[in-house]
Amino acid sequence: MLSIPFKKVHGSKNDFLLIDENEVLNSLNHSKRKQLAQSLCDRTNGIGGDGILFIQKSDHCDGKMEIYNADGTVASMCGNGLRCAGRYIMEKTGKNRVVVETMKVDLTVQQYETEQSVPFIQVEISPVSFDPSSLPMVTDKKRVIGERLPELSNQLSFTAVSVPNPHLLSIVSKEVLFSDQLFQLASYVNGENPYFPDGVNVSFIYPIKAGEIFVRTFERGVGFTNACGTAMSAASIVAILNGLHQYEIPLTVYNPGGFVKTIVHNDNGNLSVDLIGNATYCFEGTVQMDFHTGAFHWLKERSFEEEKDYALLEKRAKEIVDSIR
Ligand SMILES: N[C@@H](CCC[C@H](N)C(=O)O)C(=O)O
Repeated sequence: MLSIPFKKVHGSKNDFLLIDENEVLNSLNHSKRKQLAQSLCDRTNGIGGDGILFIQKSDHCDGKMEIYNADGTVASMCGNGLRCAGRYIMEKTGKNRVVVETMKVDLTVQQYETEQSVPFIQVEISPVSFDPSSLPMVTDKKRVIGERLPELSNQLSFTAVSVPNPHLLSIVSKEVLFSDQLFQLASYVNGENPYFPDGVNVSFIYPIKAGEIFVRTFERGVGFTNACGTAMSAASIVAILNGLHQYEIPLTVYNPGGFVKTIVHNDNGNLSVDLIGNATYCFEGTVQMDFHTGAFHWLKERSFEEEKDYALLEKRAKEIVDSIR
């Protein structure tokens, strides 16, 4: 049995287990991390979560984050997760700004001063690429920006972008937003299909009014989530490309779990996004895991008092969402 301390955390209710591998006696490898993700993220028999954020030492940054989806697949980035991992690394190092190594890029995370009653964290989302091979997406088009893809839908136009994890997004009407089209489409492109060999995160964007959009996401390796930070970053870019918003101006992005603020920068064609939102600690505990038999049990040891404050913020977001239903 291996004893593994963990924290349950969330960003916009996109919830994760955070495991600091420096606190685990025996080292973990890919197959153990995968087993942990599949067992512990199970909402019926495990602790429940959209994924696990593994915190590791970095040889050139303040810390390293590796994200495993609930199904045990590894993703190159996680925006909501990076806010939680970054908060943890800032607290551990005593800094209010850190650089975190992720699979493809080192990203800056910093505290964000806000009047909100919960800790807000700002993370950098980059690099942004429209090159289909960066997702990867199999197509003969050079870029897919607001393109009709009849092989996927007769009605919708799509943008495909990596940030650097892969996203397929469409601006939709209220009727389409809450229809079952997102599920149908996302299930198809995340199953055996000729277009997205590694699957893709799929989001529908609904423009609420100037400066505000709503995003609903079906995540690769997870399914419907309350929010996806990289999807909301990608959606902010799509909003700008469609004339709904502008570079350098904060945008409020609502999601089923809350909201974030984004600011899209355009440095001579190189896009990046500041993603700003909560990083909430729910509770912490310990898992006893037997990797040979797969048996595990876990214990909640301490609840943080942060959920109460977050509930107020979530209520405000829910009212907005209800008003567009
Ligand atoms: N929830 C995340 C994204 C997690 C990874 C994603 N499912 C993928 O496979 O790319 C976020 O907040 O960005």
